[in-house]
Amino acid sequence: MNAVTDIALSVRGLNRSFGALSVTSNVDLTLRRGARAALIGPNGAGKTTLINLVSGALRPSSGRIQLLGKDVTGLGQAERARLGLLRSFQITRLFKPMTIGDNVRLAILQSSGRRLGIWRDTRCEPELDEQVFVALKTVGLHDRESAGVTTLAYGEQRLLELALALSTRPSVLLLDEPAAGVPQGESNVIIQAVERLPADLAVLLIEHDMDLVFRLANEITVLVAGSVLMTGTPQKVEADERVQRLYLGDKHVTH
Ligand SMILES: Nc1ncnc2c1ncn2[C@@H]1O[C@H](COP(=O)(O)OP(=O)(O)OP(=O)(O)O)[C@@H](O)[C@H]1O
Repeated sequence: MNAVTDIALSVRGLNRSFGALSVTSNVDLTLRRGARAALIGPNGAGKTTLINLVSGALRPSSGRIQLLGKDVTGLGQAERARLGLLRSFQITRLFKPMTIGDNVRLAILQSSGRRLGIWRDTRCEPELDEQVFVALKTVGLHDRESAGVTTLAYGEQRLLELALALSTRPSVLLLDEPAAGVPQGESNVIIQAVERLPADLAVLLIEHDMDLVFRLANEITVLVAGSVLMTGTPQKVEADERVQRLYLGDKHVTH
């Protein structure tokens, strides 16, 4: 693997203002293939804005975003998703009247640009069936393939959303607060599914729960007032006095 293709996502000199308010300031961010990174920062630091810029929901005032070496700065969200840059847990795309397996099947067909009108004729395609199975297996729902979506508990619906994202074999997954709003008893299955994500998938976790950040990420970028304060290992970030003062306090706590 050479140095160029090893980089899944590269963000350089990203800026975004709303009127006179600069919300993203000269942000650089690099995700290598297989990265397990987290983006943290106090309320209003600009995390959501940055993720919107990276996913394509918002356009930057200036700067550049590359996916696997390809410049995607001028592309919209759907085009970036087709190229393998996905954001999960923002939009629930589950079709409730359909089975769990058919939801995944549909996501695969949509992402590969096949017409939805023919999806019913594809159930016996072994390659497609295999893709559906692999995506469901990663999140532990493979034995529920023919059950209806409505049979899933809330946390399990989150798992299915994750399977939908994985089914299109993305290179980069922006994982927005995976366990937020999920009842405590169900959150562990989601965390375990995140831990089982494919090894070559680059993951950027946006998370308020510091215990989760420290459990799932091996590199952390700290955003403060729209700028990157530092990027480093959890140990380095935790030990940094500026981070302690600005964000963490003296304990890993949810802010
Ligand atoms: N569309 C907008 N128009 C004007 N200001 C905005 C807009 N979107 C965000 N902001 C401002 O940008 C700043 C950063 O907001 P953002 O939601 O990106 O921060 P955040 O780190 O995600 O915060 P939180 O942790 O509370 O979700 C805030 O001051 C916010 O008010």
